[in-house]
Amino acid sequence: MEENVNDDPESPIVRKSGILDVNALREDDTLTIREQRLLTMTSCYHELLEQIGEDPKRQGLLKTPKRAAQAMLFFTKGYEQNIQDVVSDAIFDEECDEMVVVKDIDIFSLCEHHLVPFFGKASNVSVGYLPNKRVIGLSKIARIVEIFGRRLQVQERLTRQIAEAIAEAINPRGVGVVVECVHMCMVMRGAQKINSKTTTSSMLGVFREDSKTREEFLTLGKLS
Ligand SMILES: Nc1nc2c(ncn2[C@@H]2O[C@H](COP(=O)(O)OP(=O)(O)OP(=O)(O)O)[C@@H](O)[C@H]2O)c(=O)[nH]1
Ligand SMILES: [Zn+2]
Repeated sequence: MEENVNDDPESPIVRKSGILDVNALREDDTLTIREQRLLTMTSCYHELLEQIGEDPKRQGLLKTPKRAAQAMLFFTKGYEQNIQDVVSDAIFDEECDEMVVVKDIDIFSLCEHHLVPFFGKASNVSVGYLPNKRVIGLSKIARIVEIFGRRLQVQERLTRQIAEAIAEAINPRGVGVVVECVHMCMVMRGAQKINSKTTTSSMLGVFREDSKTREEFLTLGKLS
């Protein structure tokens, strides 16, 4: 669930509401680290609006720096999460030795070169593994995708990190991850190829070594 960085009614940021006027803080106000980050990022967005020639004081933009800062904190919330906290209660001993595939997982990330989104159109991430006496809660696979997606990324690293996190969590016989994304930095600017999509994969263990296992995964996880 999205954590509201600013839902404490006693927060100086709430009291100030405009939040750009640091002088409005009372002397005894202490800010949490998140509040400090929100404050700093808000003034960065305020500056950015001025630099593009906008007037941050016009009505429609009054709250924009703070909204944009909150949005950026949400887009990058993966930095505050770690795999152990997310999966540790959902690893189960199970004598299952058939392939498990979760597919059509949506993904949203930010390109680390341009800070613009890349994302899957409808169904764009497939994750499969061959268990080795342990299985992982299915939702945790989607949560792992979120943890690494909500960071500044390149698609290749994102794909590999998802595979490695599952390998580390349950030590399966193999893992496969296929990701298909549209990069807005190639759509809205730069090359401006609106229909281009990028597919990346990461195969570990038997998924890499055994072509039949890999094919089974690619068939089961076929992006629809
Ligand atoms: N391999 C990889 N490249 C990416 C990813 N996201 C963006 N890029 C690329 O990063 C490259 C950055 O290249 P530069 O030449 O430094 O930047 P640029 O001048 O903005 O490049 P153009 O996008 O071609 O205009 C571009 O080719 C982007 O398409 C990604 O996830 N993986
Ligand atoms: Zn980019």
